[in-house]
Amino acid sequence: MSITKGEEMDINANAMEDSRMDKYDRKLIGIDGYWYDVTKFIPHHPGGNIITRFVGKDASAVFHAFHKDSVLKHRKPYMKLDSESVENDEVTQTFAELGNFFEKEGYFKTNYYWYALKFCITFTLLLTVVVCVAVYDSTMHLCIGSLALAAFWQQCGFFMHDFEHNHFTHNRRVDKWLGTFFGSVCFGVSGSWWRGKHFIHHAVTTCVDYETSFVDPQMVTSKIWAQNEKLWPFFQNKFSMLSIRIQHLTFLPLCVFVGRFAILRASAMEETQTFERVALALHWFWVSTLLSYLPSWSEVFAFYSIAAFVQGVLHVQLLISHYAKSYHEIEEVSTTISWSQMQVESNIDITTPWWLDWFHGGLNFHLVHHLYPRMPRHNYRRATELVKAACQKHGLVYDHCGWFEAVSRTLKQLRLMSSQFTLDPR
Ligand code: HEM
Repeated sequence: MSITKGEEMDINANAMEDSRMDKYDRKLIGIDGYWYDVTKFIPHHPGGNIITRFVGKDASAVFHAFHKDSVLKHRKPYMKLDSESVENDEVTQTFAELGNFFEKEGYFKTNYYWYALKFCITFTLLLTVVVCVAVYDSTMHLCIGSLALAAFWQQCGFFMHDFEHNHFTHNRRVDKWLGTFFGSVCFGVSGSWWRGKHFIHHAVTTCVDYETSFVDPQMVTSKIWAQNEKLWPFFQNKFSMLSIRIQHLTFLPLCVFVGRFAILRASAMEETQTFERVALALHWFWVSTLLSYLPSWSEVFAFYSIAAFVQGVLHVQLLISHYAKSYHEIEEVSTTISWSQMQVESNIDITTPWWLDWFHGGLNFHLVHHLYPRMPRHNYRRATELVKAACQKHGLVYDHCGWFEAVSRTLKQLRLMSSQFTLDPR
């Protein structure tokens, strides 16, 4: 970004004025060596009010993760950021350079042929469900149909993730509509509701803030598991004492048998936008119309339950990349630990052969997704090789393991915490 001479004079004048002001009054955010005044912009920020968590901090790395450089093109910096910043460390610089390399080499571009094939496979799954219901006369149709429905929901969940991240057309409006279609209509979970929580999860991954009682919203999805001691202060009641004692036993059954129902309920209860509510109603319309062709209520119940339980595995997938990792206080992020290093410490990649990538929806390459959330998932595998090398260069642990090992590490972590949990830990 280049600053003109006139702008430089303004910036210096602002610096003199600001030496008599508290920078928190003005809501300044540091990016690439300059403070930007976002006091009036915060309510209009397209990424929501997560921006406030970085007021008074150097937010260069998280900013570049979510935005193209052009976002700052018409914004004048307020003053120079002259303090020593942890966001200038070598780790951040390496990941920033890698990001520039990815941009130059086209890693952020979408491969529409890849998506066309994915759409074909996913809608073939739906067609399989329709055919099984239409010709239904045996347990085989029940099994194949309900498994195909589970796989269809799972793949639509992954599409929702891609589109809400703008991976497809890179036009926020169009991708958001696609996110609503695949999320709310097909999968049954409001795309907008999920997007709000997910961006917070990305910006302050596995973080807590005791002052505002804040926890990364995707890490306390249910208030029944406390997988890290940093979460204990949020679990100070007698019920927690019991639920945490048995959390290593309840984790898998609750994810599988309750996961889908819990997320459907939460998204329906918390969604306030009319168009998303209409989309959720459409979901129930097509699902109930389809199942109404089954011969009896018991078959409807069995068909839906099997599909919901199998799709419940997705909830295990969503949590195992973080549950056994470090948790941080928000205050530390971008002040004592750089944002990029926090991401390396908070993520586990799942090692799988390429032909199983469809099952993980790209989330097996969790670190690259967290460091570069604008990158479409079909590029994660080759990008991860370079992320791995960058970690090695700085002696950082690139944490990765197989799916079953990740589940086992999660259960061990829950068990360890259950044995150490105390009320009033601070
Ligand atoms: C001067 C500071 C900032 C400005 C001017 C700004 C501006 C913007 C703009 C214009 C967009 C829409 C981009 C698009 O549609 O392509 C956006 C999206 C977003 N911003 Fe910011 N932003 C700032 C700081 C931050 C910070 C510090 C965060 C930290 C978490 C953040 C998080 C996001 C997120 C999560 C999105 C949504 C990204 C997406 O749709 O994929 N922003 N911001």
